[in-house]
Amino acid sequence: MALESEDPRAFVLAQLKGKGKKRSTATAAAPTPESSVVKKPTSSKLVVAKKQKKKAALAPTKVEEPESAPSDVKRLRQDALEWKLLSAQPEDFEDNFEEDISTLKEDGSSKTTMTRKSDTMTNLFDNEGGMMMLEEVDGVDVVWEEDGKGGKKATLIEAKPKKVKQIPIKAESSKKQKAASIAPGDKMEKPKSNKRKRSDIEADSKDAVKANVDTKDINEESLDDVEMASEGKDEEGTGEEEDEVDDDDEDEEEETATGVKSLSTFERAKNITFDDIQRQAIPLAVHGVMPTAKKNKKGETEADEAEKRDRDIVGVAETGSGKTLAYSLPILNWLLSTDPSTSGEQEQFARRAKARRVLSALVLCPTRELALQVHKHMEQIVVAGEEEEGGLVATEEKVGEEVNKPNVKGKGKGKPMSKVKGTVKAPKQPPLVSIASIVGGLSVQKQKRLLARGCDILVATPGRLWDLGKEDSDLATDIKRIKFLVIDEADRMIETGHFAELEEIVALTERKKGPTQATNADEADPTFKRATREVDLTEARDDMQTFVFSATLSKDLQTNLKRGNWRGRKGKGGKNDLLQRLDFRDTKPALIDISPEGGLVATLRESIVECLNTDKDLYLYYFLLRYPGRSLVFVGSIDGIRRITPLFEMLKVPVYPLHSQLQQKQRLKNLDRFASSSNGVLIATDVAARGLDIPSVDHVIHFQLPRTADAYIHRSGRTARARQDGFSLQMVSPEERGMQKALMKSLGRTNELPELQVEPGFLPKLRERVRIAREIEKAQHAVKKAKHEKSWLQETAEAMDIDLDSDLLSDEESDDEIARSRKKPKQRLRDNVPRLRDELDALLAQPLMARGVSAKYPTSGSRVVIDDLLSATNNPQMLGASTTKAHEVVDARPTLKKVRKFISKKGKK
Ligand SMILES: Nc1ncnc2c1ncn2[C@@H]1O[C@H](COP(=O)(O)OP(=O)(O)OP(=O)(O)O)[C@@H](O)[C@H]1O
Repeated sequence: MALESEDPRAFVLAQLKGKGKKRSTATAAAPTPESSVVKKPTSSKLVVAKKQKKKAALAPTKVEEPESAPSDVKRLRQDALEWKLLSAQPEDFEDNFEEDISTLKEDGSSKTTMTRKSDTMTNLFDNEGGMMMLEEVDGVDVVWEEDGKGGKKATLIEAKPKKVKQIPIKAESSKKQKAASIAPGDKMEKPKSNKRKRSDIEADSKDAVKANVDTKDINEESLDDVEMASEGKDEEGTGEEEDEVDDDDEDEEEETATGVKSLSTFERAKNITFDDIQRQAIPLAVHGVMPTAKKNKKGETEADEAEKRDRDIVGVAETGSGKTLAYSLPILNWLLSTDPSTSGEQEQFARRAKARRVLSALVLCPTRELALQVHKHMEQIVVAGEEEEGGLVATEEKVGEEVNKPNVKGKGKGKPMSKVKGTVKAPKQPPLVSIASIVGGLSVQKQKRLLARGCDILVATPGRLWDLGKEDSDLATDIKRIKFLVIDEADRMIETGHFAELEEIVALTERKKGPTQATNADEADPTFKRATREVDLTEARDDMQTFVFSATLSKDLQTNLKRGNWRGRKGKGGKNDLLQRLDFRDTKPALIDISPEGGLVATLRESIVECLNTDKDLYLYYFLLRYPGRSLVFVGSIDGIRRITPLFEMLKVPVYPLHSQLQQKQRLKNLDRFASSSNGVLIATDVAARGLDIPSVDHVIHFQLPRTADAYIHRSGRTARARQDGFSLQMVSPEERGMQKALMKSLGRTNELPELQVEPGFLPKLRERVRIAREIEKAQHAVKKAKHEKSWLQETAEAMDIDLDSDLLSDEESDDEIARSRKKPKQRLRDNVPRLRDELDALLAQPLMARGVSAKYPTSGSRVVIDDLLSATNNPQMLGASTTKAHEVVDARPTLKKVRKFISKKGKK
């Protein structure tokens, strides 16, 4: 039986389409021709296909049921009929089925039979213009049998209650994880060497089918439970919520929907096979069971019932391995499957529409961009249905069909109401899950409004959150009652500049030791007193779950983890000891440490270029031209970025700066531009080092080396994500050589990195371009600086109420000899700019050629390039350079060690 639960993508689907904990994940559609070849009867779940768009058009057919029919059977029949109605036009149905639904048998064994003429239901779906939505019918299995005439017979039978069992995960694609059983709370065994060979990884991905089996094996019970209880079809909302990210128009506050909108975009776009961290963390977080827990003879997991609780997790896994999903799915699962106050969908909507949402999860991130990204990522997971295809919700369209009448003046006939100007828009449905982000640098007022409205999940940076929390007792009370606390990039969060606020926020989630008491609030201020009392009297939840995730753990964290220094345990907490500050509800939180040795991802290739500090611009320029792609350049200082950005702009390289002194909106805009330009270059400080998930970053370049090994791991982790190839280049000046060696040592590396091959033929021309660009940049910088100084002088003079000498303010040549001598060089520089620009433009127009290549005679010369040109395997900007990618070049190069071995062998001969 081909359960959909075998397919990880279906798992994600199931999260969002399932109907709560009672449901099974087995939602196989009717068998395809291939699957129907099977001789033995096969069974699957009945899947009801629904298309919201067409729903209104198809008049429901009433079925007369015998009085005696059990109510369940009636429902089955109704469901089956609905299946017919919604998956096909009536004529399609007649064409494809010989019999309609047969008479019920009283004994209830075989209730409903249909015989298909056509082999596959997919035809029906196709006639409808694409797949719509599959909804599993509870309590029904479909048994498919050969009918002897080359057709198929489907029998709907009442499903037996599913026996819940746990099957341990196979160690197939998680070689790191030993098959040995690990009890909940135990530390996962760290792989001896996690530097997996590329062939292993490729084999893994080729074994996608096998891997799917693993997913089934994760833990059926857990996965069933992870199913999301989205009452999908009708519940998806287009409710809106403020989104701070995309805000080109400063005055206009654009509101974007955060609800379930287009689910399949996410899971279809990402061809998901759960990564190790997800395989391990999700079942633990949702059901408290390690996927590797021991099995008994009956195949059931021998987990201690008492230990089965939703676990607190400390998860350490390599960059780009999907930690966000690992903590997001359990949260979303909980939110979508838990609605204690209501039962029916409509009620749930009504409640959500009116009442202020109560915060359930708080995710703390160290940088603003990361927080906004996590927000977006979570939204994508929740997203359900494709509006364009009339998918799951298409609320507006549905509304349009219902009210598709001309308006009073007869205008807009035939158009959906929502699209007709001047008509009343249908009320928007609230989102199924409401996610908000609170980060610094964006409008405080807007964020206050968001908070007043309430949300289910709040993703925030600690600084701004604490600023707001200090004065907003509702927010503080909300934080006290959260069900989930997530600390992303945990080790960064405890570094200077973050910890104070983090500590305050985390303190709110602590359970009280003694009886709850109001503090001695300021008697003179009753409002303050009331608010403080409310916060004080609110008890933190006993069942709160804490998830701490990172790709690296600081030394302090590692030491405390080793010692088991959780809160309440023996051991001294360091100054920034996060583990001691967190009030884990678990006596022993589950530690999943699957970070590779040395911290770097196996699909990352590294290289080094040694050059003078003054030549770094040149080599960077060479690299960017030689290896086109999306490159992220890490620079040690903001001043450095301010110098490099205009320089490369002049060289016509699409560069975008990113650092903390840029306005937040500009930061986001630049990130966006970078992400959407396939040859874009982001010049950034370490503000971009952590967590940022920009699709297909081909290269990470360390223009200046980072100070710590962890920073190197995180920076380099912006490429080679989700098992993609990636390349990291260290630019090392002679002064940095010692630092580089120390860095490699702390990463546990003994081999020298392969040197980046530079084709010398290109360098002279590039050097000249860079020289002129630098001159222009210098001149412009001097002028800018002078302007800045002048305005500073002016402002200071105004503040001090002093009149400045007009010479000091004038741009013109002054008669004053001293002033003139001071201004002249700048003036000269400025005057030179147009000439230099012309010169640079002329150089930029000249082709770049490798040594021995003739642009005039591509078929001759010492290097013939005509074949490369014809087969388009030539670098478009450099004649004579191939289109080989940087990581491929490194792969092909022998390591220094091999070269030495080869030389010594030759020498012996
Ligand atoms: N199972 C999966 N299969 C394929 N892609 C996945 C899977 N899980 C997550 N992804 C994608 O992989 C990318 C990296 O995920 P994510 O940002 O969560 O990594 P991370 O582990 O948090 O990395 P970092 O340590 O750098 O923050 C994302 O684009 C995400 O959508």
